[in-house]
Amino acid sequence: MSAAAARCPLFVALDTPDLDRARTWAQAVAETGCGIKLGLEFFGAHGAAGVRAVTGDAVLPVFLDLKFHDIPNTVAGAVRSVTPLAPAILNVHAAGGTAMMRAARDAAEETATGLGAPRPKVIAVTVLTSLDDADLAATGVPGGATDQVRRLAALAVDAGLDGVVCSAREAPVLRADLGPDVLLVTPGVRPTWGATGDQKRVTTPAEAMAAGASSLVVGRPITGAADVAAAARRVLDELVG
Ligand SMILES: O=c1ccn([C@@H]2O[C@H](COP(=O)(O)O)[C@@H](O)[C@H]2O)c(=O)[nH]1
Repeated sequence: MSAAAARCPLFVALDTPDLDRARTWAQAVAETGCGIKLGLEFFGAHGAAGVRAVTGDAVLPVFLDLKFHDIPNTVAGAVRSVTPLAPAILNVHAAGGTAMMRAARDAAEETATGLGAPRPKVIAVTVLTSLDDADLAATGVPGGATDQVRRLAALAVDAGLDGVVCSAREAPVLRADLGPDVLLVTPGVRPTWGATGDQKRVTTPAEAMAAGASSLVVGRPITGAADVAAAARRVLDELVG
């Protein structure tokens, strides 16, 4: 069975302010059976209507990557506002703290229940994959990325979240800490033919899968290709090293 025929572990990041381009990319991704990730660039330009326009009637798993980071009341309200968009996954920043993460999860649960819909998985960003140990130290966090990711991931799970966003470099230690069921969603994935760009804690697709990632996020290496569906399939073909 091909990777795409099983549950596809890939979310393609559609980072563009252009609605038509996002729709074209989403159609290409839909051909592969994988999911899409819509983030701040797209949502800032088109909001909830844009999410609906891109997904249409397609059964396309959506990771809504808005990285909410505010006080609990505000984050709960934001989660209530986006849960009707039926994302498979939405996220907050773990650095917002336990009460905020609990508020996010409760808001997703209550809103989805009220709609008679499945609850979106709620996960927490630990340490952005664009940061390395030196960047963290400059923000006043000593001890390096792995320690900080472990600390924040444990908080997220204690708060009742479904998982975290991390680099696949931290996946083995998080699997050991938190077990097999926690979702580990990993951006910072680069096939050998993709430019690293601003990502610092990077793995290849095969390394991410072998490390225990649940889902991989890949953007520019796929959306920068002339044939987006072919590039997504190329990444899928590389999941097994
Ligand atoms: O730690 C994080 C959290 C989120 N992202 C997002 O993932 C994609 C990665 O895109 P690439 O083009 O493959 O670099 C992007 O939308 C980020 O906002 C992340 O990279 N790291």
